[in-house]
Amino acid sequence: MVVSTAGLVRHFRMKKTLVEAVRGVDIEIRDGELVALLGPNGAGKSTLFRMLTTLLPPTSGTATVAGCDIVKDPDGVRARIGYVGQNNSAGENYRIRDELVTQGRSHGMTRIDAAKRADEVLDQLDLTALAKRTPGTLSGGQRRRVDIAMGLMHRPRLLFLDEPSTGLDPQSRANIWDHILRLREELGMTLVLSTHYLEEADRMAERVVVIDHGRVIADGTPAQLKKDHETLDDVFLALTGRSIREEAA
Ligand SMILES: Nc1ncnc2c1ncn2[C@@H]1O[C@H](COP(=O)(O)OP(=O)(O)OP(=O)(O)O)[C@@H](O)[C@H]1O
Repeated sequence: MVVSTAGLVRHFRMKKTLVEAVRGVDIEIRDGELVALLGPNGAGKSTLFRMLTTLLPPTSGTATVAGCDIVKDPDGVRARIGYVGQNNSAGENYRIRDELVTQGRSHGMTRIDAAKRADEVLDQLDLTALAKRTPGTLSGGQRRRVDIAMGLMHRPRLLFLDEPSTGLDPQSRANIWDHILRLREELGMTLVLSTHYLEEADRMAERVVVIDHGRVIADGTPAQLKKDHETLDDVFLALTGRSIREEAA
């Protein structure tokens, strides 16, 4: 298993109230899978991602990611994974290629290796023509591709993408998906992404893990999940009495 969690919990204390963002998650993800975590806003997807990528320690429970324990060996996890967060793009005023080189250097690459690798990822994400531009001059979809390029610099085998298509117009969303699927097909990467777009999870993911109120409430291929229903929203409605579509709107 490339990701394995047991009873993962994360609470936040807000003044006197306790927010139970993640309430005991057990997930196993195999090498090479393309998994979508689907859930409405506030379901706990980002919190789960931030724990798996070692940005946030769990309140309790354990997880190993790419063979390393997230609490005991966070450096090991970070060396082996890429993380594309929401809006964590490169600095506004630096050229994209320079940002990528800096990213590579922060992973311990020599300047020459980082420059070579930057050219490779620019090519993979169709960004070569934009290499000298700054993120501030790019469209939303182009910026998202830069975010992905940043996450790929150190050649991780496992990439976490937090809502990679949120906020993009339909054409840019389709384009981002083309690139995500290419990473899967051409490089055989394991991809774990979160989304609240039902249709995307349904059409693109091999496996969908449905999260609600900090818990996994369903887990399977889209076809398995929909065996008694027409759409994934019907599945969510049957399980919770609510519609993701309405909550995401
Ligand atoms: N730093 C924090 N302090 C307090 N509460 C938090 C914090 N981060 C997240 N939460 C709360 O934890 C719950 C889960 O949030 P999270 O961002 O993980 O959900 P999500 O499924 O990623 O939602 P979205 O799709 O909107 O990003 C929410 O109730 C949120 O308000």
